[in-house]
Amino acid sequence: MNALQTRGLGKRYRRRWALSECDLEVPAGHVVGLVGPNGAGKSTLLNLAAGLIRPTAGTIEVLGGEPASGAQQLAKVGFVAQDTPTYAGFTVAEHLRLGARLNPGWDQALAEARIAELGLDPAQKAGQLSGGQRAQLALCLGVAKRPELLILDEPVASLDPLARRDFLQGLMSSVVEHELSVVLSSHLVSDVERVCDYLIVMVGSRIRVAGEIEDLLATHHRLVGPRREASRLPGDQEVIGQSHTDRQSTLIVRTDQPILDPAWTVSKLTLEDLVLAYLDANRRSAPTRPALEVQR
Ligand SMILES: Nc1ncnc2c1ncn2[C@@H]1O[C@H](COP(=O)(O)OP(=O)(O)OP(=O)(O)O)[C@@H](O)[C@H]1O
Repeated sequence: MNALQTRGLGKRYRRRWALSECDLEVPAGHVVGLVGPNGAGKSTLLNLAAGLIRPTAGTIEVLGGEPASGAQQLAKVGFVAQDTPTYAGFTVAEHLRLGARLNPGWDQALAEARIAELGLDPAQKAGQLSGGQRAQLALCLGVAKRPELLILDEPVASLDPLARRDFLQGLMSSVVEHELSVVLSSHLVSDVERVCDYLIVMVGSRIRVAGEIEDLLATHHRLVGPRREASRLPGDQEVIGQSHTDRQSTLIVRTDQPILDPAWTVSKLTLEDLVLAYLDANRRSAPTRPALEVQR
């Protein structure tokens, strides 16, 4: 079963494509990190998966069903939007009661334990919580719904570093305990590295690379050697990035085959190197596009 499957998926706002020609097949059981610069189309893809917006082109299936196509589908998918919506006039406890009313698989014990862990006062109104606390509350509601797939649009953006670490650890335990699949977007490669085992890089409304992180790291290499034009590489080596001095070339290539040419010094990439190589490749063709934030 695929958590997410798209064919030729596209979304257009007026004349501009926010997402185009998106083909994905993400098996269930993964924690997927969706990364890309501002405006890349990440929220658009997640909103399509949650059924909040409809495609202009192509198809999308989430856990084998059409997004938001009925009560059963809605129960299987949890979604926490980028602005972590809560009801300002409702207390924390009222949010949990609402969660219980709206979600057939609601886990009240889990929700209460999480609220206690976070030190939130059940009697406090959501409108009086800090931005980070509101985000934590929204995330708690998403997890306590006990979905099969949890979609999180920049879940940790407003959390302080400790809260971020705690949230990601909590998420990991839910993944292991409840066989939860997760798709989360983030600007922080370090967060993706910490919790995700599957990566999707989006730039300029398109998917640039997608796959299991282990496979991606095994098939991307940095080659350093005497200056050589990328066009002279074997056909199986796809060049993702390149830089040259008068004498030396440094290439980032993707290949399933061993690199046998003794002229190259071959090294592995870190996840950050890999993401940056795809972003950089795009920046060369669109110099004004903002870069992804990389924090340690
Ligand atoms: N409702 C809308 N109407 C018009 N244009 C939109 C709408 N929503 C998104 N867009 C445009 O679609 C493109 C992709 O936006 P999207 O929000 O999916 O990017 P993102 O990768 O999530 O960005 P960020 O990291 O800043 O959240 C942007 O150019 C954006 O301006």
